[in-house]
Amino acid sequence: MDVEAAQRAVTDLLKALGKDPYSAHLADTPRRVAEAYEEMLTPRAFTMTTFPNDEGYDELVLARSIPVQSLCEHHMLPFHGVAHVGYLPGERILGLSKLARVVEMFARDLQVQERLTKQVADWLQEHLRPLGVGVVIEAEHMCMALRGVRVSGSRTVTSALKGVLRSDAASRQEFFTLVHAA
Ligand SMILES: Nc1nc2c(ncn2[C@@H]2O[C@H](COP(=O)(O)OP(=O)(O)OP(=O)(O)O)[C@@H](O)[C@H]2O)c(=O)[nH]1
Ligand SMILES: [Zn+2]
Repeated sequence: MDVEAAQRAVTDLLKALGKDPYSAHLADTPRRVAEAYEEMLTPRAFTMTTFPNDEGYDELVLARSIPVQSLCEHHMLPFHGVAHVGYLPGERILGLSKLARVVEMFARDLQVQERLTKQVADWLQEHLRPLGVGVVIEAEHMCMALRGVRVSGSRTVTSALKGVLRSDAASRQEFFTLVHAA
């Protein structure tokens, strides 16, 4: 990422918007905006720690209400909400914090909610090889709230299911029941 080029572009954007980027109040704004985008678009590296499932745990593991912050790729405005990420273990179980880290890894990008949801599910299926994966994301999009249609408070819900959670009706039902449990 070229932060200096982004900074120059923000200066040009401010000018194009009829603002004076050299005024005392806006002098540091191009740098701040460029750094903010760099931060919001840079995922943190992490190690995917797994453990052998020696006890043969064979029920769902679900991390509910993981905060999600991302940027929509159409307007570069935030969308934010929560992700519920679960899996049915196979031979290995995953360090719990890693479910949130996987969400962050894909959220720190220009995104659409559908792709983000699917990327989290696909990544877990590929790297953990569990019997099934379920991901639900509920998010409010600022591009719908602050501009355009100006609908605030509406949350978009997306889901992605893999393996048994997709193919077996009872497992699928159990996943959604756990997601919605109070
Ligand atoms: N499917 C999907 N659409 C999104 C997401 N985030 C934003 N959008 C939509 O992307 C669409 C872009 O549509 P356009 O008609 O090109 O853009 P626009 O004129 O700014 O649209 P309005 O928001 O209706 O004013 C809008 O309907 C947005 O609500 C997302 O995560 N998934
Ligand atoms: Zn948008």
